Amino acid sequence: MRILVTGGAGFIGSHLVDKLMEKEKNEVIVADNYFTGSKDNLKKWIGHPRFELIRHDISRPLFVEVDQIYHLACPASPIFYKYNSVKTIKTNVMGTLNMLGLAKRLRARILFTSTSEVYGDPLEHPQKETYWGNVNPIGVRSCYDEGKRMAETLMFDYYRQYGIEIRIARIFNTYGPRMNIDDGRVVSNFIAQAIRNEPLTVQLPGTQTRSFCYVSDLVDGLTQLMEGTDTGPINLGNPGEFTMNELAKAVQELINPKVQISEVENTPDDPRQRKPDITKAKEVLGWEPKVNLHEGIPLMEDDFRRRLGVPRT
Ligand SMILES: NC(=O)c1ccc[n+]([C@@H]2O[C@H](COP(=O)([O-])OP(=O)(O)OC[C@H]3O[C@@H](n4cnc5c(N)ncnc54)[C@H](O)[C@@H]3O)[C@@H](O)[C@H]2O)c1
Ligand SMILES: O=c1ccn([C@@H]2O[C@H](COP(=O)(O)OP(=O)(O)O[C@H]3OC[C@@H](O)[C@H](O)[C@H]3O)[C@@H](O)[C@H]2O)c(=O)[nH]1
Repeated sequence: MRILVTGGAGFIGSHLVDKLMEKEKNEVIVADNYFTGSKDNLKKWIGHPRFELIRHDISRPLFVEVDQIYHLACPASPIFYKYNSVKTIKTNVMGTLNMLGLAKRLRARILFTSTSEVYGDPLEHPQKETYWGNVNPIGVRSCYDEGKRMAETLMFDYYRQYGIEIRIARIFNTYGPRMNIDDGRVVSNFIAQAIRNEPLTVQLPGTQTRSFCYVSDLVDGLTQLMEGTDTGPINLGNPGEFTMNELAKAVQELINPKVQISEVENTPDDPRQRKPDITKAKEVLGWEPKVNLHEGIPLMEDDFRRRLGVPRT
């Protein structure tokens, strides 16, 4: 099986590559433009005979011969996806069209990593796959959430019109080793701040919630979805729901009891609540997460301490 992973130099992509490379019969090709990813995340595979790394921007066509495509390429942190919003749209729309074109030519199965952000600021809680969402189409997050919604539409149109084998995962907030230290997402921010003994920046009101999934659980869900028979969309996430105040307290308790917590301004359109209903993933894939937040944070702390050069005292 030859497998293409777009965005494979990023956080989730590199963990997925590790899992795919474990199988002796797999060959893996990564296409990435290194916008938020890094070769460092893949250094153990560079030079391996079953592995190939291509610098490529997926908003342009790609010609390779593969059996399966995991299509992850897209900046995921709000800071980075807003930084060049037009580019984010091109990555989601033109990039997904290019990958679907490739899948069509090769009759390859393609899995797209969509997001819980397609539910916007949800009025239904927890969110089921049948919920159509509450999204601002002209807001500063739209390049990402509307971009992902359009990409889902493209996936289903290629499925209906050309019979392409599609899989769609709606991923909820995922965390773990290899997140960029200055990625801007909340778990990586709080862990880096706690290690550096800088105040944890809780964005107001602090009562907004998220549900955090450890990366190894998520990657298991992605491969199970790819190998299963259901097109999705399927929610992949951990239903354990926390306010940002609770998350800050957990990081304080687990990493640095002396660290301060400060309240800072939020950004527009921040969803107020988010929690996956994973009934479908349980029924269809037999998947559910195993690692809870209190187990996952210390695993991520080890990696951050190593990269920041601050050992435990
Ligand atoms: N981590 C999460 O919580 C989360 C939640 C929902 C969905 N997702 C989705 O999962 C995927 C991976 O997320 P992540 O957290 O690993 O993010 P990440 O930013 O670490 O990885 C994204 C990768 O895509 C690459 N990339 C971006 N634009 C590209 C382009 N035009 N051409 C080629 N490569 C490009 C980046 O360089 C990076 O390596 C994304 O599609 C994201 O939207 C992630
Ligand atoms: O330092 C911070 C950063 C963020 N936050 C808050 O933490 C919450 C989560 O913010 P993040 O930036 O980590 O992520 P978001 O949930 O907003 O978006 C994420 O959703 C799912 C994926 O598609 C993406 O990984 C990302 O877009 C927000 O309410 C935000 O206001 C803080 O309180 N402090």
